[in-house]
Amino acid sequence: MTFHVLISDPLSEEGLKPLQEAENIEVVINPGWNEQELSDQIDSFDAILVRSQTQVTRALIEKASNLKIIGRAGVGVDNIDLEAATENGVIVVNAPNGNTNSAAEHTMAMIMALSRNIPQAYHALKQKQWDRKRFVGVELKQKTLGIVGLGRIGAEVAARAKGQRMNVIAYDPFFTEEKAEQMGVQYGTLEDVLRAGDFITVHTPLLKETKHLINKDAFDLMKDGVQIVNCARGGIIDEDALYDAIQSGKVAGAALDVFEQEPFTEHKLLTLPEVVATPHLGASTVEAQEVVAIDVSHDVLRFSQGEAVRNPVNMPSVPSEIMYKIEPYFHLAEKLGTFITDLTKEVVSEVKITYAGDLADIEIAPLTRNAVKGLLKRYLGSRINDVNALFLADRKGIEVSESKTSSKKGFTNLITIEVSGKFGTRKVAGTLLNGLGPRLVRVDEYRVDITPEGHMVVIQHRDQPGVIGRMGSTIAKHDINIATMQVDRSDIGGDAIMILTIDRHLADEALNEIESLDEIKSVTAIDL
Ligand SMILES: NC(=O)C1=CN([C@@H]2O[C@H](COP(=O)(O)OP(=O)(O)OC[C@H]3O[C@@H](n4cnc5c(N)ncnc54)[C@H](O)[C@@H]3O)[C@@H](O)[C@H]2O)C=CC1
Ligand SMILES: O=C(O)C(=O)COP(=O)(O)O
Repeated sequence: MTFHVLISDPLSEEGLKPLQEAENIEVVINPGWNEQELSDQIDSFDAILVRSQTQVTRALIEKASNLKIIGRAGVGVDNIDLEAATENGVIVVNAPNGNTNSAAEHTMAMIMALSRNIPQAYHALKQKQWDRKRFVGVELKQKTLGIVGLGRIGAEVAARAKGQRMNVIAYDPFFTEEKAEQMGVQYGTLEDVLRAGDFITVHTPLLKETKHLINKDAFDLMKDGVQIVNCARGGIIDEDALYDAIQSGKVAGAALDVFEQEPFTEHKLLTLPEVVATPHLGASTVEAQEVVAIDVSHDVLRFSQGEAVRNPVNMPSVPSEIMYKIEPYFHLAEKLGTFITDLTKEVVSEVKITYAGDLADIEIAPLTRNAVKGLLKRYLGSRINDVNALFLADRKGIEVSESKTSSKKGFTNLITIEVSGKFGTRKVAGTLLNGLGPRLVRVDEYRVDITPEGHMVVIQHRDQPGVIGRMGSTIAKHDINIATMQVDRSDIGGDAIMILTIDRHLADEALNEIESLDEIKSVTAIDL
């Protein structure tokens, strides 16, 4: 089947080659659609690749009935409604490393442009003014650069600033003091950074928490004559507050690559001679554009071929060496989830998944997502996938917990799923047998050994002579062949279970007939 990919922002042609050269992938490049045209066409695409221009809104995602993956050829995903993507099972991937250098270099270029008034002096010269007095600058050496957000770009900026003999102080709540010290960077609170910086540059994502992080209160804390740089995202700095701070003389200059509203041609900040600006060029280098397009194309390609993606944004990423170890358990986890949903047939309020033996040493989150996908797919059909499984479980009020135990319980590996609700508690466990594939080994307290596959029947009955024969002939009467059978009991003459694999689905008529036999307590048809 053909996988349809829309490239809706300008991406490097070279970088798109992996997609264009792949079989069964059809790529539509930059058709130049406006918002309405994009919305009208989006449902014929499996993937959309964007930069920062295209707004991937909830409305667009909800119209995109075939959309499975959104690729961001860059870092910031604030133009994508992540919650809507997750809710609709659409995976979002980005290219987090490809433009780090370019963005850091652009930041340094902006700092230097500011410190030496290069854009203003150039502009004056173009206006035929040879003015040396007006454009006296300041040295960077021994000035303090305050960095807010010491991630990939922030750290690269720090290293470059140290090369300029600047002192660097940084704030990042997710960075340790020790790590900062190893980089030769002083670590401080946000207030420390705002107070200390001669230049202050922001490198956080735009989030609810970082919106207007640099506001009037923040400017009030800064040194008089501070210079401000934003090559991260418009909105981290409150533009009105910045305008006022420049007008009042508190801020001597600002270099801005990004703005609250983009694109624009007129902006009140650009009326100020202290402001230098570029139109969101941080990532716009030949090198960065090629790498981000290649990275995101490869992830979309991997996804289209059913492989794990490398840079998921709305799902935890799993390194390939770990993925290699857990992949064999995916199928088992999902089958166990589906099996127990069919067995229970009632509303589940709690799911506990335990991973034992060898599984205690590996990353289990992807297995939990797959198990929950198996559990919910009977109710939600193809809408559910491993992107939205936990989100939808939570929305349905199902509490999901996972735990690990190194105790082997007789198996080298064992996944146990226990579900509870008004009906009580039911349990199923499975293992992956070396060379033999997945096996169902427990249903409630009963021991079995059966491949969880195809058409199955679970019969709970009383352990009495003749039950198995009567049940067998009833099934035979409906012309259904039994492929395998497993029986276990609590004690002689007590409760017992029979699990059959049969060659075709057990229709209701046959099911009701078996259920009407005296010793039979319940019959459940399960199709995996
Ligand atoms: N102008 C341009 O063309 C480009 C802009 N960007 C922007 O730069 C941002 C940063 O990119 P990377 O460094 O690659 O991302 P990153 O994820 O490596 O770093 C972001 C850092 O911000 C920190 N952070 C989050 N909330 C914070 C807060 N409230 N206060 C202080 N620090 C906080 C995080 O802990 C993280 O270390 C991107 O989100 C994107 O918006 C990125 C590339 C190019
Ligand atoms: O990667 C980012 O976050 C950027 O801001 C780069 O944006 P762009 O891809 O150049 O529109």
